[in-house]
Amino acid sequence: MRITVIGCGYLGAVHAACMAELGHEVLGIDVDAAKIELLSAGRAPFYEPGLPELLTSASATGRLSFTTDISRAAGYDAHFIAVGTPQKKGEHAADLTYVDAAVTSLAPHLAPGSVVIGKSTVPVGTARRLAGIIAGVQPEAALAWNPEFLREGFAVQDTLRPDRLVYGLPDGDAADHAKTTLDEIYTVALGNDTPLVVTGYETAELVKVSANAFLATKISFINAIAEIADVTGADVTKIADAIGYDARIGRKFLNAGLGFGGGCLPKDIRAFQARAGELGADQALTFLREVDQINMRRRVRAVDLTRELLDGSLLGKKVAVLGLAFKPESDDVRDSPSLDVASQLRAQGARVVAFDPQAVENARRLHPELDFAESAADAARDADAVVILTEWREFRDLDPAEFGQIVADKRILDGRNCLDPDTWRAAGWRYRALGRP
Ligand SMILES: NC(=O)C1=CN([C@@H]2O[C@H](COP(=O)(O)OP(=O)(O)OC[C@H]3O[C@@H](n4cnc5c(N)ncnc54)[C@H](O)[C@@H]3O)[C@@H](O)[C@H]2O)C=CC1
Ligand SMILES: O=C(O)[C@H]1O[C@H](OP(=O)(O)OP(=O)(O)OC[C@H]2O[C@@H](n3ccc(=O)[nH]c3=O)[C@H](O)[C@@H]2O)[C@H](O)[C@@H](O)[C@@H]1O
Repeated sequence: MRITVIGCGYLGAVHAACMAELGHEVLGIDVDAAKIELLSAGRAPFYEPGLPELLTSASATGRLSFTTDISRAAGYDAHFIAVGTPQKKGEHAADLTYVDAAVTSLAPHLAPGSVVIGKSTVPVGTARRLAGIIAGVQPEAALAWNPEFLREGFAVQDTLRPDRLVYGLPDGDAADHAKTTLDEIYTVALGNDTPLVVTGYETAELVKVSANAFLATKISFINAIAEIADVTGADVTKIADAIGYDARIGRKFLNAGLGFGGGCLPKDIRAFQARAGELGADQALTFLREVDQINMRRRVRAVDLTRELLDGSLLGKKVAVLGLAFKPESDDVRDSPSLDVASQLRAQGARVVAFDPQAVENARRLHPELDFAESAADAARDADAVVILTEWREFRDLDPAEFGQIVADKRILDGRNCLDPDTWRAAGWRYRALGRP
C-alpha cells in the first residue's frame, strides 16, 4: 500500500517508520523543513527508543521518504493525518488549526478511491466536519478515524504491537472500501489477533479521549489518596500495591507522585470538558476539573516539601533537579511537571541546577533562565538538596552512599516514589516523598 503520513512529530514520525517496517511505501510530509531534513537523513528529530534503527533500515530499503511538498501526496492510496491538536492559548478547547490546514491542503491532491485516515486526537464531531471538507473537493475519496494509543518511550512497540485497533468508518457505501484499506494497512501485517473495534466517527473519537480521561483519572485518584496518606502517615505506594492486586483495579497507572504531564493527557482532558460544554453536557465531565486540580496541586506540594526539607527556606539554597522530561525514556517537556517544579523552585529563590539524560536541550529552549548540568553528579555537586522529578533508571539506580559524598547536605525529595526510603535513610539521607512517610 502507498501511504502518506502528514505531520511527522512524536506520533507521525514513528507511525511513518513503522508503516514502512510493515512493508508499505511511505511518504512523510511536514511543514517543518528542519524536521524533514533530519528525517530524510535517517535521523530522529526527537528521542524515542527504537526509532533511529527503524528510520535507517526503512530509508535504506527505499520504502520511506520525506518531503515538505504536499502536492507529492497525489496518487497515494491512504493518507494519515498526524498533526498536532494543542490546547488553545488561554482556553481549554483544542486548537484545530493544524488539522484543518492539513486536510485543506491535502484535499486537492486526493485521488479517487483514496482514503484519508485521521490519527490526531480531536474533539468529537471533528471527523464528520472534515469529511464534509473532503467531499466538497474530491467526492470519491473517503475519511476514516483511527485514533492512536501509543505511549512515548514505547511508541515503536505500541505501533507494531497495538493493544487494539479502532476504525471509525464513514456512513453508507464508503465504509466497506475504507475498512478494506485499513485492513490492508494493519491486520494483514499485524496478524488477526489484534482486537478490532469497528464503529462510526463519533464513537472512535470518543474512544480516544475516554481512554486518556480514564488514565488521567486513575493517576489523580491515587494522588488524592497520597494527600490523605501525607496527613495520616500512611504509605500510598503500599496502598497502590494492595488495591492493585484486585484485578478489577490493576496496579498500572497507580504510581503516585508529581502527576501527569506531556503533550496529551493534560490538554486532552481539558479539550474533552470544553467539547462537553459546547454539546450542552458540561455536567457529565465536571469530575475532570477535579482530576486536573488534584494533578496541578502535586507540583505545589513538591515545591512545599522541598522548602520543608530545607528547613523552611529556599532562598539561596542550591537544589539539584534530576529529571526534566514529563516521563522517563522521552525528551518531551510539553507541560512537564518536572520542568514546572524546577522553574517554580527557582522563582522562589533557590539556585536550581538541573539534569536530564535526554531533555536538557528542550528544557533550555523553554526555560533558558535555569542552569543545566552535564550529569546527575554535576548537578548534585555541593547541593543543599536533591529532588528527583522524573524517574529515569539512572536516578533509580543511584548509590546513596556514593552520591552522599558529592552533595553539601544529604537531603532528598523523591518526587516519583521511585527510591527505597530505607536504603537512603540508612545511608544518612533525610528522605521525603509525596504520600509516603
Ligand atoms: N505524542 C503522542 O504520544 C501521541 C499523540 N497523539 C495525538 O497525535 C497528534 C500529534 O501529536 P504529536 O505528534 O505529539 O505532536 P507534534 O507537535 O510532535 O507533531 C505535530 C507535527 O505536525 C506538523 N504540522 C503542523 N501543521 C502541519 C500541516 N499543515 N501539514 C503538515 N504537517 C504539519 C508539525 O510541524 C509537527 O511536526 C495530536 O493530536 C496528539 O494528541 C495521539 C497519541 C499519542
Ligand atoms: O494520547 C496520547 O498522546 C497518549 O497519552 C498517554 O501516553 P504518554 O503521554 O506518552 O505517557 P504516559 O505513560 O501515559 O504518562 C503520562 C504522564 O502520567 C504520569 N504517570 C503515569 C503513570 C502513573 O502511574 N503515574 C503518573 O504520574 C507520567 O509520569 C506522565 O507524566 C497514554 O498513555 C497513551 O495511551 C496515549 O496514546
